[in-house]
Amino acid sequence: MSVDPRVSIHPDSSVLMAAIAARLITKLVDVQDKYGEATVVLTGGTVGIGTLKAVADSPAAPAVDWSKVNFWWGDERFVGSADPDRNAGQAFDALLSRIPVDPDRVHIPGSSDDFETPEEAAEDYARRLREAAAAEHAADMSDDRPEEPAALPRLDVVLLGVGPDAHVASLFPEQAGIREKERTVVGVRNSPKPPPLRISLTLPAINTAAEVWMVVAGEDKAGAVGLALAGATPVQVPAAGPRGTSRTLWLIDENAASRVPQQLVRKDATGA
Ligand SMILES: O=C(O)[C@H](O)[C@@H](O)[C@H](O)[C@H](O)COP(=O)(O)O
Repeated sequence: MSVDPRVSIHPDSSVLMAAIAARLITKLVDVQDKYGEATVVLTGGTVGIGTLKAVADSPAAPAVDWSKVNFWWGDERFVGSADPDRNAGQAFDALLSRIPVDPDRVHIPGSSDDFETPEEAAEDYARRLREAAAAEHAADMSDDRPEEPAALPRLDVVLLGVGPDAHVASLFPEQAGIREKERTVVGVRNSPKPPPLRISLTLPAINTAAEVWMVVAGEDKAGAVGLALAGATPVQVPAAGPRGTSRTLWLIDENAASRVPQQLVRKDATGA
């Protein structure tokens, strides 16, 4: 299946976040129809968190069986669990505290309350991903079940914000995280954006997802978005790296779109 990125441009960030929320609700309902459950990987940032708030505010939110959604995070700040910098805390405030989630399906990366180092928290997160994959494998009764379980469960949608420096998750330009080829999760020690200690999924992990949605608003992202879509190399421009196995969608606002190569811009309103 084609994994060429598709770009859908929205007039401003509030329309963008409402549109991503609508897509996400529809996607989760569709995936639940097919598999009985759905798995989403969340992102922090204004667009990521604003989208979650838009999901909670949507009259269509109850169409999703939230008790059968598995939540993971693409990255997390390695600070105390109650620190306002935590992506998970922000996601709870915006959405997870407002819907009937199953706590056993909410997989928050470890904090500095529980681990000495981001590397230990990263290892723990990788172990939990492996366990989820093993449980999924054991429950798979299909004829095409692979012999061995994978390192990651099926990821239906990965949401990723993009920084002005083109970072995604906590994979920053030229740093070790974006160069990682083997591990699914890494500890990050020198994030140029505070806080410096973080945990992040790697590109090989992100790129197992069926769908990757890059969610971006603001003029300060236009350069990063343009370079990523023009085919820059991920080590320099991490946002160029993520690819879903069936779809890569760039859901962006007009301010972030000024340097998008014209041939990639869809002319219809939805980009669906
Ligand atoms: O961990 C972080 O530092 C942020 O979560 C970051 O990765 C964010 O997702 C992007 O910078 C996009 O942020 P905006 O959506 O606010 O532009």
